[in-house]
Amino acid sequence: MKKIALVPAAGSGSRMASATPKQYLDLLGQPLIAHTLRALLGAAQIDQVVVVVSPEDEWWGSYDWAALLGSLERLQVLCVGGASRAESVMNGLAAIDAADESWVLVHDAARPCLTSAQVDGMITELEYDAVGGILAVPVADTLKVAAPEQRIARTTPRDGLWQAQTPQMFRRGELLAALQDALPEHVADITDEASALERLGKSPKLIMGSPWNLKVTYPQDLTLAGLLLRVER
Ligand SMILES: Nc1ccn([C@@H]2O[C@H](COP(=O)(O)OP(=O)(O)OP(=O)(O)O)[C@@H](O)[C@H]2O)c(=O)n1
Ligand SMILES: C[C@](O)(CO)[C@H](O)COP(=O)(O)O
Repeated sequence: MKKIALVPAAGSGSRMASATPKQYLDLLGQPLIAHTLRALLGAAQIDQVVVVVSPEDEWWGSYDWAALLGSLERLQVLCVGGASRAESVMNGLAAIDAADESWVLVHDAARPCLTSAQVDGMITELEYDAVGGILAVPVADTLKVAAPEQRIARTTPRDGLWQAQTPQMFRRGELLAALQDALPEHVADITDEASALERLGKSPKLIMGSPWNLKVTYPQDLTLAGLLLRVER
């Protein structure tokens, strides 16, 4: 069955506090998203990479993607981004030309430190799974619940808690139906693909990821991503 990487890249990056959306910020001399796309295109089991940008995007067209990524044969861009991440993913799923049974690996443009080996490993683990799953890492730190005035109310057990990452791998038809069922009413609860499936009683698999697969959210994350990309992973 076909495996498609779907890359939501229609965000504004408000927490980066930069006029340029973070997916286009410079990271080691290239737009951040180039690193993300290279990891996905480098995965042997990925047939196609589809990027979802905003209809108002002014940046994508200004780069020489062939020079940055090599062959563009497996790369497609759709200008169907929406007001939320979930909406961008839903619009992308609706627009791609693929069977409902195809596997889609949704991966944030803003996670440039993913490796091709992680993508191939996840596909191997999930290809015959009934539901699908996500990369995630167990919570490593002691967790505090805050009280007013930023004081500690209590310590809460971290047992069984994982931090969700991407890629998140689901069947195209199931994920699209789950997002259509949830949006727009429940948009605030659908912060990743798995949450849309969970809402319908499904139990996606947690696949061990790496803390290095960070999401660039705040300015300091960009520095960290640059350091991680220089290291042999
Ligand atoms: N309407 C949106 C919002 C987000 N994204 C994408 O979803 C990924 C993860 O979202 P997030 O880090 O929240 O991105 P932004 O919305 O860009 O950032 P912020 O929340 O700080 O504004 C990013 O690759 C982003 O481009 C998207 O495709 N469409
Ligand atoms: C999908 C995600 O990357 C999983 O951690 C995340 O939920 C999206 O980013 P946000 O910052 O929570 O909007």
